[in-house]
Amino acid sequence: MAQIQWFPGHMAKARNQVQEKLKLVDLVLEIVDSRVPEASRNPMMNQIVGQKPRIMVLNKKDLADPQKTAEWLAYYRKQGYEAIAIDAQHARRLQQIPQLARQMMKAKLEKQKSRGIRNPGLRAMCIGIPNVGKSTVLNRLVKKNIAVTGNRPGVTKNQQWLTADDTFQVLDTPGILWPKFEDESVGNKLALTGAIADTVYQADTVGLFGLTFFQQGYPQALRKAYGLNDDDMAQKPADLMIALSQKWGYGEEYNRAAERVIFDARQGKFGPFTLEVPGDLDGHAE
Ligand SMILES: Nc1nc2c(ncn2[C@@H]2O[C@H](COP(=O)(O)OP(=O)(O)OP(=O)(O)O)[C@@H](O)[C@H]2O)c(=O)[nH]1
Repeated sequence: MAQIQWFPGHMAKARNQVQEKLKLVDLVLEIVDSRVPEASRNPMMNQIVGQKPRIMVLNKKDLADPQKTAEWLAYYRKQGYEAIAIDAQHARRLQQIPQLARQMMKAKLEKQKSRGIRNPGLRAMCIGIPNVGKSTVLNRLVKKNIAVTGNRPGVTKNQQWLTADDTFQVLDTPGILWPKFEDESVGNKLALTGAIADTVYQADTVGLFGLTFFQQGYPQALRKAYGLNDDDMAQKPADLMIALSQKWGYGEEYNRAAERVIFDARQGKFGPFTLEVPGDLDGHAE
């Protein structure tokens, strides 16, 4: 996981790098984590990408609640994006992405054809915050690591392209942008899913956030994972954390119990989960 500390200078540099590369591509694959699709988006994505066609790629769908993933896909489509949910880790080839891109960019491809271009093609780049799976998507998208040097006029020399198929290429390096830090709940969500470095959050806060979330949102999963009874489940989250700490032999080192909850959530001990739904965004439009 990238351990980037995002100071304003780094953000400006990241933005410039992405915008430079955007000039080379026809479309953007915006990679997000299906468990936290909004919290794992860069806050300035719309300004940075502008009008460039975009596919929302909800990655890590194997870790997310399928019903909520379906809600998110519907939400993004309603916003006018193409959207797809994938599990890049376990899928060998992600052919749906080039197929979707071709459907979406049909007019452009036809225009190329009518201009006499024999092999009309599309070029894309992956963009996202650290740890959403950009590199995994890239690697699963392409056949082998065949790097092709950019040979379009005006294209940066030595720009490497990876070939997904005859008509679809991806830039070999993903664009990395910073996550949202605007409110505590976003920070907690990103920390719980592992998108931000362990050094920049308080485990006790994030662990309690997680325990509260699972107690309310996925009570059966929590009950089963930790062998809890009705009385345990009726406790306030902070009291439950204390009880768990004692049960696990950590005594008053509640911190360790909190760390264990975070670890278990990331490992999938509570099953697939999604920390936010489109309804949470009401009144928070970009
Ligand atoms: N379960 C699951 N894990 C995934 C999936 N895609 C990626 N991962 C895992 O998520 C972690 C981050 O993946 P990367 O591809 O390195 O993410 P990245 O966005 O390139 O990360 P940075 O290099 O930090 O910017 C790795 O441990 C991957 O194995 C997925 O679809 N499902």
